[in-house]
Amino acid sequence: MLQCRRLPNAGGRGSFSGPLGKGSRKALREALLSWLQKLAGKRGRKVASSSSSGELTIHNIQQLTVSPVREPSLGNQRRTSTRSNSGSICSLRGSIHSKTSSVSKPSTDYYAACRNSRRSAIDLTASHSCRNEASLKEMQSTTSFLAVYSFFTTAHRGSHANIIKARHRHTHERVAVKVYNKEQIPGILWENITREIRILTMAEGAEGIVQLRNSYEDENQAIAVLEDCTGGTLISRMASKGGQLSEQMCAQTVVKPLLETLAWLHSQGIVLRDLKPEHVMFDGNGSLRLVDFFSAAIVGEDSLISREGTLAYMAPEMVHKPTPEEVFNEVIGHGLSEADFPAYTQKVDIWSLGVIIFEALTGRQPFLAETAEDLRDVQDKTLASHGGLRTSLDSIKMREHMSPSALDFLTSIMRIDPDERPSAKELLDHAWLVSACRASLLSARTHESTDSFVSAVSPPKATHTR
Ligand SMILES: Nc1ncnc2c1ncn2[C@@H]1O[C@H](COP(=O)(O)OP(=O)(O)OP(=O)(O)O)[C@@H](O)[C@H]1O
Repeated sequence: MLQCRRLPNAGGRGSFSGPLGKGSRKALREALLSWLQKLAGKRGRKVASSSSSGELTIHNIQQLTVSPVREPSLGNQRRTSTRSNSGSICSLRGSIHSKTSSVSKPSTDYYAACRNSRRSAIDLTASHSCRNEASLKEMQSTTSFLAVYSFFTTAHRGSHANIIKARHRHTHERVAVKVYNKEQIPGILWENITREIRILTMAEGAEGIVQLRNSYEDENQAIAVLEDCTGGTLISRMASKGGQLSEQMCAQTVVKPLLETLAWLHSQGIVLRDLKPEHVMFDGNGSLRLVDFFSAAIVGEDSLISREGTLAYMAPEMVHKPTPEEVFNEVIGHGLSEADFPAYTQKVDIWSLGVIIFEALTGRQPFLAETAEDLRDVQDKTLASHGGLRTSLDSIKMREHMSPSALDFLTSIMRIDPDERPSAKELLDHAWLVSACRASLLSARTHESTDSFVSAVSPPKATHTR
């Protein structure tokens, strides 16, 4: 039984200490420790510690109640454990408040920590790939990373990670290194790093997905060494073509490979949840590469109930979803389960794809709003108005430039009801895509790549290797 008792504490702060009880409570203790430490967030404050005798001490927490709940009898045994998605045998009740706002967010990390005893990115990488297992044996820490790569140049400072260009000391291969500084990432998002590395490992050899060369991890950083996508992002490609792409080029170099990649990801149960032009990149040959799986989810393992992604590309059914913190609060506040929340599906990626195609063809984003509430209004008004997307195209004077077939393709995607949106696989057979790709290939043969976007002249890629 997990017991907590309040200790007197200077400064009026709450502090709890107590034995974890007999037997094997190690996993629970470690999970709680890990979770609580991550709640301390950026400032490195220690919130919990564990002695060798198994005593757990929680510092700086004003109010914490951990109460055991009896599980239906398991023969003659009764045991306490943690709540997991698959069933509750112990519940965490009450609220956890901290003096500082940075640790005030309860976190779905709790679920993950208790469910998995969190596997590190390295563990996951090693278990999914012999290639990486071999590499990781010789270079597991960030120190060994520095021994292998050099010539670092910052390429992008993102919200979760920095992208650094580097060069392998021996092979001289140029790589893009994604460096997560864990101290700058709220604990609630640490699971995302592990998941991203895992998806990239699963996608080894898959067309259309940036290739993971290796990964490293220590307590402060996680590092993913990636293939360098020297062809830039879709944004830069559009800019180099005057802000928008021709239908043929868009179909052949963006839509077709993107749909093939999405079809494969979806067949693997992976939902991107943050598909946008900044995450659509190209390699040196002009072949499309998706980057950034930080917000991705795996169907069956992750719940598809919270809001993720970027507003302008967010599907209508995603817009009003609660944040992960709100989900957690609802669950503990109302005795709910995550299964009580309506889930969205992989169709959220199809919507984002539609927005990307609209933008690539017109140079404009169709649904712009400052807040989630406004966005939903904009989506409704745009699509409910007579002619739907046609009206939007009229308003930006683009309608005469778009073929009826392309408009039909887009209209089939931009549906408020996700069930009405076709799957990626179905969209691959759409007449617009088929004929635009054919025309693109024909014109490439006759004009020797006048519309040079390298892969526009390449034969269609083979489908995914797995
Ligand atoms: N493999 C790569 N090769 C070259 N550039 C890359 C690569 N991966 C990412 N980048 C560049 O870094 C940018 C951000 O990458 P990514 O989205 O993975 O990081 P992030 O920390 O999530 O950033 P953000 O918060 O801006 O989305 C990309 O838009 C691209 O410009």
